[in-house]
Amino acid sequence: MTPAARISAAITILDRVLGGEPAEAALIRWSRASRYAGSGDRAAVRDLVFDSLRRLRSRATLGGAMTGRGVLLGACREAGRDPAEIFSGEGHAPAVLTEAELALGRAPAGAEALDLPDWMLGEWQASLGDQAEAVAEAMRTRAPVWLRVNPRKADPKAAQAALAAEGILTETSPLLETALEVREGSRKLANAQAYREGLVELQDLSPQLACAALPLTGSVLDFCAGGGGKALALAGRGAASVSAHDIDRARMANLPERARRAGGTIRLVPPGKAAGRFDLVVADVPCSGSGTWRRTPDQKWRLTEADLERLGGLQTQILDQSAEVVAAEGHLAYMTCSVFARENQDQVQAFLSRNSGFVLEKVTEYSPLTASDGFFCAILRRN
Ligand SMILES: C[S@@+](CC[C@H](N)C(=O)[O-])C[C@H]1O[C@@H](n2cnc3c(N)ncnc32)[C@H](O)[C@@H]1O
Repeated sequence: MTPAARISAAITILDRVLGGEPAEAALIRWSRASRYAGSGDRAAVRDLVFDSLRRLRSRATLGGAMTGRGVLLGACREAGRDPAEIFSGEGHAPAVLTEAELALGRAPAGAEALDLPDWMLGEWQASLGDQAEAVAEAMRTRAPVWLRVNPRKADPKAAQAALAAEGILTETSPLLETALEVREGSRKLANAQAYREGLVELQDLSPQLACAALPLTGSVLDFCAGGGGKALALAGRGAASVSAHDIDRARMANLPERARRAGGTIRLVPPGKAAGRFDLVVADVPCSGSGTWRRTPDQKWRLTEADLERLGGLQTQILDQSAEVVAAEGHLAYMTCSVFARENQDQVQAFLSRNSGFVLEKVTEYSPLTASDGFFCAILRRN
């Protein structure tokens, strides 16, 4: 595919996303219908789509329309490129821009320039204070890829060497020696032996740091286990016993196999059947995902105020349910991948005011400016 043909494909996919289709689904649909596209083309189209979604609003403003063509025209203008080179109508290039299209567009301002919806700007600023602009700017760029070394399978140096032998170059985080940032070859990861054999897992730096800081004194319950990222990290740290629970059993379907590959075992607890007492309960609750929007930028544009309200109710309910199975002197770790205070500090304060049997031991806010994804972890202790 020529560069202009890749842009045509990105325009088609963006129009589908703007019509309500999730970005991953729209990309897969395009891929299946485009057998002529090689792996380099697919990767390039994916990058164009995700890059456009991270800067959707500012580029649509510059390009004069919230459409695939408008956003890609905005991207040309942002980069100082002559749009006529791309919108040439030749071969599979996008059709020539009309006079009407060329007449539209202006410089973005305020929430447009930060690539945030208007309704969210106040919430964003109140939550992030003097870092609001810098974090919004970070969300407009591509996220790094992080790996967690599984100490049950390899030490960091051995894992790095195994990855390097397959063309994947990594660097160790100065904050955590088992966290590796992929500097080259990330697209080779899915098929790499080191990954398939469980030497490393994909996990962002921020949740890795959060899991590494949790007190491990005995049994662990991951109350909202999902795919098991936190449960696996804690099993990797050598937790005596790890149980995983989720309201949606299907989400944990691959967890036994992932645990086996990682050299450990995780006990699955059926939905709604978490019982007994655990020394550490992790509540990694459903949230806006606002800390991870550079990875899932379409979610930023889908989130509504009503969603935040609904999520708040769920977070409150899960906090209360998971607190019930914390042992005396045990810990409850409340986690989100959100940067919004109402999903983080506000939830913890409200929980403490409802539950006098718990005290707050530690709160850590991980920021894309100092770690990687925006992430929140509060460690509470039962008296
Ligand atoms: C943020 S995700 C968890 C991600 C996971 N911990 C990981 O690291 O891969 C939140 C999970 O909470 C689950 N969930 C939603 N409501 C729940 C509830 N009432 N009780 C337990 N789990 C719930 C969802 O099914 C989802 O898998």
